[in-house]
This record gives sequence, C-alpha cells and structure tokens, in this order.
Amino acid sequence: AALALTATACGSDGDDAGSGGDGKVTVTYWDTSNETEAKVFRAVAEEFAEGRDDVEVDYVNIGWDGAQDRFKNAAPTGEAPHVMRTEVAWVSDFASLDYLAPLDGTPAVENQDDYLEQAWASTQYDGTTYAVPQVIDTLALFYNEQLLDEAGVDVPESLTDIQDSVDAFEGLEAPFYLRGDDAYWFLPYLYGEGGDLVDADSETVTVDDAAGVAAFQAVQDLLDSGAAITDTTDGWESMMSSFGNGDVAMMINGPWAINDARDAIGAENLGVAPVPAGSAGQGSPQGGWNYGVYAGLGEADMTAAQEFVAYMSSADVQQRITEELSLLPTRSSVYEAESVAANEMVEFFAPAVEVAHERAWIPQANSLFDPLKEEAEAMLLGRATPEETTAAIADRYRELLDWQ
Ligand SMILES: C[C@H]1O[C@H](O[C@H]2[C@H](O)[C@@H](O)[C@@H](O[C@H]3[C@H](O)[C@@H](O)[C@@H](O[C@H]4[C@H](O)[C@@H](O)[C@@H](O)O[C@@H]4CO)O[C@@H]3CO)O[C@@H]2CO)[C@H](O)[C@H](O)[C@@H]1N[C@H]1C[C@@H](CO)[C@H](O)[C@@H](O)[C@@H]1O
Repeated sequence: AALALTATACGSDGDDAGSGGDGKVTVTYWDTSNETEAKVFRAVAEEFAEGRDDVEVDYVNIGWDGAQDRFKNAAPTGEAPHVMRTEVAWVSDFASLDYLAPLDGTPAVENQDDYLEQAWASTQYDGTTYAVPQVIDTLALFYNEQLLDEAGVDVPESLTDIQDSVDAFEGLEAPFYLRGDDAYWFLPYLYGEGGDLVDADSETVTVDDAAGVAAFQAVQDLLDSGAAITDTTDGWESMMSSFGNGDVAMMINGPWAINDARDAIGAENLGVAPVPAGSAGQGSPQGGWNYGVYAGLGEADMTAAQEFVAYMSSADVQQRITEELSLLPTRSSVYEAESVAANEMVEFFAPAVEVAHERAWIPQANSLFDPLKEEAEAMLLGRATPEETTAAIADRYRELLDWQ
C-alpha cells in the first residue's frame, strides 16, 4: 500500500531541512552492527564527509534487537534515517510498505555486475532494486582447536560425529553449544535432513514433513545424549560465554562473531568448518546486510543518501571492512584483493557462502521465525516432542500464510 510518507528531510517550506539552510546535507545512517563491528563502520561512514563542506554524516548505532520495528515505526512519521542497515530479509518487508526508495539507475548503484548473485538477489523486490549489498554471511561450525586436540577429536563433519565425541570431552559441560533461542540457528538442522520451513514456489508449508520432524529429533538427540547444552533465553550471551570460557568446544555462529571469538579463546585457537551434516546432507542459510535508502527524502537529501550508499558499498570500503572485521564482501572484485584472499576466515566462508541455502525473499518470510522460536522452546524444555513441535509450528504457518 503506497503510504503518504512525511518526507523526513523536508521542512515546512519544502526545502531540504536536512541541509540546515546552508546547503549542507546531514546524512543520517542507522547501523545495527555489534559493538566490535561498530567501531569500524562508524569510522568508515564518517569518512564519507571528510574534505567536503556540502555534507555531514550522523552515524547512529541502533543495535540489532528491535531494529526492524524501529525503522518501520519511524518511516511513516518522517523520523526515519536517510540510510538504514537493512537485513537481507527486511528489504522485501520495507519495500512492500513503500518505505525504501527504488534505486535502479541512481548514483547508489555503481558497477552492478560486480555484486555476488546471491547478495544482489536480496536487494530485489517486485522486479525493482530497493537496496545495495553490504556483507553476505552464513553459519559455520566454530571450534576451539586446543580443546579438540586435547580430546583427540577430529573436526566433526556430522551431527553423529558430535554425538560420538561426548566421552572424549568429559571435562567440558558438553562438546557443543546448541543455540535454542533464535530460529535462524535451527535452519542448518532442517537443511541437514533435506527439509525447509516452507516451499515458497508451491506456497506449501513443509516444516512438519518427515525431514522437518527428523531435524527437530536430531536437535533433541544432541541434547539427550549430552552432546549439547542449550538455553531458551539469552542464547547469544550464553553461547559466547560458554565457548569463550571453554565450557564447550564448539558452537555454530557467523562472521559477525569472528573477532569476539578470537578475543575469547585466542585467534590461533579458533577454527571454522562447514556446519555439521545431518542424515541427508549439509546446508546453512544465507544471511547478510544491505543499505536501504528511505523513500521519504527530499531531492538534495536523496542524492546525498544515494552517494553515501555508493561510497559505503564501494570496493575500497568493502575491502577495508574485510581487512578490519573479516566480514565477507559482496563484490566479486574485492575477493581478488591480496589482503582479502589471504584472510583465512574469508578463505573458509567464501566457498561456504557460495553453497549457502538461499531463502525466499518475501515479506511473509519475516514472520516465520518467531513461531518456530516459541514452539521450539516447549521442546527444549521437555514439554513437547519433535512431532508435536513441528505440527504446532506448521499450524501457525498455515494460519499466518494461508498456504497448504
Ligand atoms: C525473528 C526475526 O526473524 C527474522 O530475522 C532473521 C533474519 O532474517 C536472518 O537472516 C537471521 O539474521 C542473521 C543475520 O543475517 C546475520 O547477519 C547475523 O546478524 C548479526 C549481524 O551480522 C551483526 O552485525 C549484528 O547486527 O548482530 C546481528 C545478530 O547477531 O545474525 C542474524 C541472526 O541473529 O536470523 C534472524 C532471526 O534471528 C526476520 O527477518 C525478522 O527480523 C524477525 N523479527 C521480526 C518479525 C517481524 C514480523 O514480520 C516483526 O514485525 C518484528 O517485530 C520482528 O522483529
């Protein structure tokens, strides 16, 4: 529904209030990155205005929790930022509400063919470009090399390998931390059994099919066998502290956690490997972030915002983000830079992202995670079986989506 957006930067006289009257535009950028990443993203963003008297940057870190709603609440009131760090699944959500500016043919999109196909796909909605790629990511197995060596355990390639390692890790709380409070972390188990939440092409709910039940059974088996510990709240903090303290030897995480994990166990001890395979194979989800431009900007603000996005998504800036944070570029050319090619985390994650499981970039997909998280909690607390849990999730999906 096209909403009459109150232009955020237009003052009452229609001039670009963002310009403050002296012709200078202040580009506001809402960033969701974590504390470690924010230091680099802030520095890079503020350098856009260096040496220029026509533009300023107001970098605001709003964090991850609640960021999607915060932008959705701000957009209709004219309080939205010029540029929003937009999670890959949020582009369709914001674009379907007309909160993002179409960017095809604007200064925001430079050298489009240089973008990775998977990353570019998440910027599209209804055949139009509504965002520009920043980073791409997927989940991986993070492991403590020292603890595996001490236990005489090879890097597990399957969930069965993790279960078989329980006795070898007798001194630890458990070999593996299984994140239970974020639905995204359940996707590798689904893909490992050849399943998925839904099939968007046929508009069918699939989470309660045999593969879905097997995936939740695999989670239950890891917990029942003592191979994994979990929490249903504060999973991020518990996972990072369990791994950092050496209470567990392994966790599943993504590139955004690399620097914090290295600080916790020592860079020389951090190993990464593909997420463990299930009975049908191995798979991890595609995640990541784009830059979205608010649709309600006046002309001068819109141009400045688009130039800011082009700068932030440029090969030079992407290369610096990788050099300082080991996050994955979304431009093919950046992977050829010597410093990027030599980065051991890129060496691992680049092929992993290549085969990451693409998701349906549809607005409805955003509402699939909360029901899974809520129903899975009952199972993790021993109050529901895998069959009951997947049936409950599927019922809620069929209600939400009106799909089969
Ligand atoms: C529940 C939500 O489920 C989904 O979100 C998925 C997401 O799609 C997945 O990709 C994945 O995200 C990865 C991410 O790719 C990965 O990069 C990383 O991010 C790092 C940063 O890297 C790091 O810099 C830092 O920022 O920290 C970040 C976080 O660590 O890890 C993320 C996973 O944590 O997992 C998400 C689910 O968690 C839905 O999209 C909704 O958001 C839904 N909630 C809304 C639904 C709305 C109804 O329409 C309702 O209106 C609202 O009230 C609710 O809020």
